[in-house]
Amino acid sequence: MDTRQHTSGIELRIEGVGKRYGTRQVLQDVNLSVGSCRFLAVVGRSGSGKSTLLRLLAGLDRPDQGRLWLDGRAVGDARPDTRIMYQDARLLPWQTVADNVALGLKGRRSDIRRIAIESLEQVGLADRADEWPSVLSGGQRQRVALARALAHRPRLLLLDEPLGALDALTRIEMQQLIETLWKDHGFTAVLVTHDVAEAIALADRVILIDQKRISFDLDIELARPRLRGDVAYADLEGQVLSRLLAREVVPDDVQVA
Ligand SMILES: Nc1ncnc2c1ncn2[C@@H]1O[C@H](COP(=O)(O)OP(=O)(O)OP(=O)(O)O)[C@@H](O)[C@H]1O
Repeated sequence: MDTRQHTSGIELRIEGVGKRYGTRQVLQDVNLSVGSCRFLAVVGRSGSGKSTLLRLLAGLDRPDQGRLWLDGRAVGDARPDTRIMYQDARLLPWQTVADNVALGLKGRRSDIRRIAIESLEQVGLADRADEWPSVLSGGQRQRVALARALAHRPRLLLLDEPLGALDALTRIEMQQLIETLWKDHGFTAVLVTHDVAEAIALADRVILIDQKRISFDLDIELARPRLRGDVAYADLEGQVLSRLLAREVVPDDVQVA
């Protein structure tokens, strides 16, 4: 199996989705369609429900209202072609880097090892395959987490603030790596981020979640690779930021109406 082979991304559809935790309504009447191989970024204030939306897409949580479909199939249990990546790499410290990447893969040992090494090559860490996660830097651990996702040839990659803990330079390098892998592999990507510049750098569409709903939806039609100093880039960043900052935070923002 060639891990670099171009797969086709999953198509997402969300209709009338609502989610509450206890008496707290977090999402309400969320509607969204995302085409195959698109890159969607989700921004919003802290606590606005971005991770909740990602968990619903991953099948890790159920909506209280509405439905979600992946390629026309209702989201059920977690699917092998959907991978999720978090702010912390969540590597098993007692397994080597290669064994962490190979986790959950089935088949002959030699094939699994080959897939793990190929995936590590794609993130530039094949030479660290037999080391322990503890000797890697934070950025390198996130690369291993990416390799672990790639090893499963995902058709949908859900990224929950995966670069949030990295320094500014490593963060930009990781953004470039994610963009390259997205182009090479052809998966659909959904990125939750606090960083509007990051959303504009990577996504071809940015949505803003506010007051339980999608309050702003912007197509990003900039050529790639994108130049951060560019006037068009700054203009799009300004549009999203002004929407994000437009409203005062109300303490009981997310209580049930
Ligand atoms: N398992 C849970 N039980 C109870 N409340 C929850 C649970 N998960 C999330 N919430 C609440 O739902 C709201 C939205 O949380 P969520 O993590 O989706 O927000 P977010 O936009 O991703 O926030 P942040 O940007 O700070 O990570 C918050 O008020 C949070 O406290």
